[in-house]
Amino acid sequence: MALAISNKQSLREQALARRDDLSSDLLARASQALADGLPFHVAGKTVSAYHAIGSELDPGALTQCLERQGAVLALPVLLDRETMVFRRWEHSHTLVPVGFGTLGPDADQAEVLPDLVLAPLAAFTSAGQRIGYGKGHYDRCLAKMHASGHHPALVGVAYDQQEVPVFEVEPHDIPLDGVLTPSGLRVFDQGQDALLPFLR
Ligand SMILES: Nc1nc2c(c(=O)[nH]1)N(C=O)[C@@H](CNc1ccc(C(=O)N[C@@H](CCC(=O)O)C(=O)O)cc1)CN2
Ligand SMILES: Nc1ncnc2c1ncn2[C@@H]1O[C@H](COP(=O)(O)OP(=O)(O)OP(=O)(O)O)[C@@H](O)[C@H]1O
Repeated sequence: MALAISNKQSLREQALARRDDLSSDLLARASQALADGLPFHVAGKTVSAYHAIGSELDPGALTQCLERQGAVLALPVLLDRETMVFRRWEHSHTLVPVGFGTLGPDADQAEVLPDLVLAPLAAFTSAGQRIGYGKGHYDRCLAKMHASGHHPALVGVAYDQQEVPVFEVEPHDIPLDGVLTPSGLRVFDQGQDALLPFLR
């Protein structure tokens, strides 16, 4: 087990280093490519995204398109060091600091349960494993939703350069249904049913 965890940590570090090395020109083109490829059909659905930090792939152009399609958008906020929830958000809203260096909607905005979660990540694998920043925010939040009977579709958003080799799964790791990169949407075996309602 110790071996698996240190392996995960080194995969995280390697993928984040590769991400930080991408040029700002590539970052901007990748962000636009997500919107141009738009694989989702989300009218009337609640879709959570994220406000990009550092070298993360910026989903802003994509979420603009989703909002125009009629999606209800949401962003994550941290209520404490472990508890993440999603609040309603529109592009016209201003954002405030919501923990861990991220920006999100203020407490006046309603808490919502997304139907589709577009998740940032440090690394992903061809089996749909996701490595985040190592705080367990997404894993814990999704586990809580699952326990309450809500099962949103989970799609990672990443550069192709963030793919790493398959690693040993930990019991709390929640697999991705798909990953959206500038090359398009990859649907994993376990995600075919969950993603069907969102595919064009
Ligand atoms: N944009 C974004 N929003 C998000 C997340 C995320 O990964 N990205 N989260 C995911 O759970 C939650 C916030 N949790 C976080 C946990 C750790 C770090 C973190 O370690 N940040 C790095 C700096 C990253 C950078 O600037 O490249 C750090 O503090 O060293 C960030 C967010 C919810 N909102
Ligand atoms: N459902 C959960 N309940 C309690 N603790 C959890 C849960 N999920 C993850 N954790 C804890 O959070 C910490 C970080 O987990 P992990 O390394 O899997 O995060 P991660 O893959 O980087 O994902 P995330 O983006 O969710 O932070 C670990 O100590 C793990 O035990």
